[in-house]
Amino acid sequence: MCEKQGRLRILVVDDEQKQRQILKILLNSEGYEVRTADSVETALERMAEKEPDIVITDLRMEGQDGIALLEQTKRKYPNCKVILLTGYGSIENAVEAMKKGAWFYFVKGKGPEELLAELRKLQNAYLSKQNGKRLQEENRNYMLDTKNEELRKIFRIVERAAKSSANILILGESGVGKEVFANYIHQLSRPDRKFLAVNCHALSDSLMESELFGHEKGAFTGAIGTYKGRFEAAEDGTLFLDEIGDIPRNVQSKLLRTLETRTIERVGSTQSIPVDFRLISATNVDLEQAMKDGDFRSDLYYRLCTITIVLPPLRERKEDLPELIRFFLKKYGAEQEKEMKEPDAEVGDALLAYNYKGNIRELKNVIERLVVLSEDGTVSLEDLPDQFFEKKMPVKESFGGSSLKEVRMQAEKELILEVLQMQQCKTKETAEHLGISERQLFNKLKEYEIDLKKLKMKQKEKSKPPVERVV
Ligand SMILES: Nc1ncnc2c1ncn2[C@@H]1O[C@H](COP(=O)(O)OP(=O)(O)OP(=O)(O)O)[C@@H](O)[C@H]1O
Repeated sequence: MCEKQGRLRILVVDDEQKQRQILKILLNSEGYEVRTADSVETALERMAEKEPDIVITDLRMEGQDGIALLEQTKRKYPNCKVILLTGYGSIENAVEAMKKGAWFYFVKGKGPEELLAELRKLQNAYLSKQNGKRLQEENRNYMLDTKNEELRKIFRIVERAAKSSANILILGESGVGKEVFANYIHQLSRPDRKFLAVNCHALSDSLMESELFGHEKGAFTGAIGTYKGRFEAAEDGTLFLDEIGDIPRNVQSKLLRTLETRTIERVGSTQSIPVDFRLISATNVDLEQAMKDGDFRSDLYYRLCTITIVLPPLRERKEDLPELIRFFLKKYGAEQEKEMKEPDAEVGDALLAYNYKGNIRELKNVIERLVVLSEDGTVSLEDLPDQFFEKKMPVKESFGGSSLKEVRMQAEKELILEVLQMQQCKTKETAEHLGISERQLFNKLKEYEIDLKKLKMKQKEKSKPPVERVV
């Protein structure tokens, strides 16, 4: 297979030069990678240089004929398909060749449509085999097996829903794997297309409309060129709208129209552009409450949730913890070239007993930390983060007179500041490290009045090289 383009590699074998050229031009114009040979001997040399996916050979040739090439190809390159070209007079021989393993025969002089249709079938079969492989590989990055009956049911629903283009709404706490799940659905339904994830929370209200629907040049100050929004960019693929609850009302109306008409209008234009996409949305906010509060349109909600799935938090599927722990140990062990051993009973118990408020994201971070700190492939209890050892202390001693809430807030603020500093104020990395979503982090920054800009400036100041002293 021509790897760059995912296109079939074809070898055309014919002792008539004109015939070879016609086929080469025709097949090239269809995008296949084509080489030619004028005899069986040359064909075998070409095949030894680079194995083709398909050999198209004339049946009757000077010297060795197409049947001889068929036999040798089947022996040496069993995956390679052979298509025979035959005249009306030798159809019987071609039928005989089919019995010997030829894929198909094509009668010379007929229009090329039949041959091209057969090649397209082979091309599609190849692509779906590739997609199957890709799906397997994708899934190796995630641990999607589950012993949890609730989640198994969800998988069964999703696998059926993936075959349609129904809108899917994924609910669940932060870190349960909503995006991972959305990607899985995409792989089941439109694997050869794009998967575009948009975090609505990360987009300001003013940017969101043009980000999703695009804009025309001059539509607003700063629109210096035409911009294709995410719906157009998805190009028949899957659009994953994360934190859908954060979409402002005006964009909600536009989104609803798009779902109803399957068209979009770029900002600054009234022209309707047809778009095809699968929509998967997700949120960890209570959309029903948002509807009651008037923050979310109910007609849009009912459009989004043709199929709704609620992913359980990790604490409600603890039966999956041992496999997930093994999975992440192996993953991070491989990344850091460490042969990780199973945790001993003490660490194992601690890992199983813990509550993982940040769900799989938190578990993943904890295991990564254990692997980083491990020196000989064993994971050690003392390397678990502090939250694993939170103990009830005598009230006075622990709180020094402050309320529990105040102490918790103070501790949380300090931790956030520490991690922000460690991650050079990068919010995505900080949130990952803390086992919360970026959105939750922003909420906490607001709550604790942490000024990210000021913090960044301070860090910049600190990292400036010291002024050289001229003595
Ligand atoms: N089944 C899984 N196997 C391996 N890793 C997973 C799995 N599920 C989630 N993760 C990892 O956990 C992290 C959180 O997953 P994801 O972003 O899908 O969660 P989410 O529910 O969309 O979170 P949020 O609501 O905060 O956006 C990611 O780093 C992801 O790779």
